[in-house]
Amino acid sequence: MNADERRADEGGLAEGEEGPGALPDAPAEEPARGAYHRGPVIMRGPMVPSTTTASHLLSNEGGTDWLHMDPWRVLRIQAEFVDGFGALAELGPAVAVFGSARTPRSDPMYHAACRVARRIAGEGVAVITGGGPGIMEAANFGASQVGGKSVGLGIELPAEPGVNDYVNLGMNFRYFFVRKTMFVKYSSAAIVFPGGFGTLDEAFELLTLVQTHKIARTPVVFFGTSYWGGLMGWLEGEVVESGCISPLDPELFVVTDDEDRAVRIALGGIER
Ligand SMILES: C/C(=C\CNc1ncnc2c1ncn2[C@@H]1O[C@H](COP(=O)(O)O)[C@@H](O)[C@H]1O)CO
Repeated sequence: MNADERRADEGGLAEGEEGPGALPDAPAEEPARGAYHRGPVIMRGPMVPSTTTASHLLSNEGGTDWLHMDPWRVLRIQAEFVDGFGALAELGPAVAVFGSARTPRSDPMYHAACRVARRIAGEGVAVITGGGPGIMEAANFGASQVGGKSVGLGIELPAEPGVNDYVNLGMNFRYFFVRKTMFVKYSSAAIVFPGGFGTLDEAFELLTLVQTHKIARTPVVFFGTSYWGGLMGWLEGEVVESGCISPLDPELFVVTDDEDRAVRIALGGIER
């Protein structure tokens, strides 16, 4: 092995070959300044973008289609949950009162809802309604009369003015399902006065969640035997007989005309 071969064998360079020793010890030019970082990514020279994500955010140009796209909606939904939890987290024990938005002030059910809510609020328990007119207004009125917590979880609807005047803690929701989560999460019981689709939806949401063990057993009182009798008869007859539900668990809900009983059952599970 000659000297050249020995140097190459030892990792050295053969004659004529350029090695590290031939490289400059410092770059010929100043390094490109102003590396741009986007998260963990570093960009330099030609890779530096001419705009930043913040400039997109701050620009008022371009279309507004993104406002109506699902990713944006998801953020809005998230914000609504955050606001709802923030508004209600420290409310304390509460009973939901559901019922028709159309019940006039002259209706005996309006008066019953008012009295029931007054008694619940008088016990230091908040009354939560949908914040609208009819039975909701009656319950908020009753709760506010005794200086109690009168909560209205309103829903943005065309031509609806927002929560009624007797709400002292209110929030207007854009999404029914977010609002329904708040009813379920923050109510220890529900009293359901006569109502239509909205009332049925709220009552059956609660019953479905109890039946599927998604929430603890929650007292549900249907107020008004004559109004609810037909529905209960159908459930116990056609629906049970067809096997779509098991025979009604008598503990799932109570149907009554007795205000004392409704209040007692609603407050029954609340530790005060
Ligand atoms: C239709 C009318 C008013 C609608 N305004 C409402 N405001 C707040 N909450 C409402 C409203 N309408 C329905 N709800 C919710 O559903 C339940 C009542 O619905 P129903 O179909 O009338 O039974 C109620 O508990 C609310 O949570 C007329 O002015």
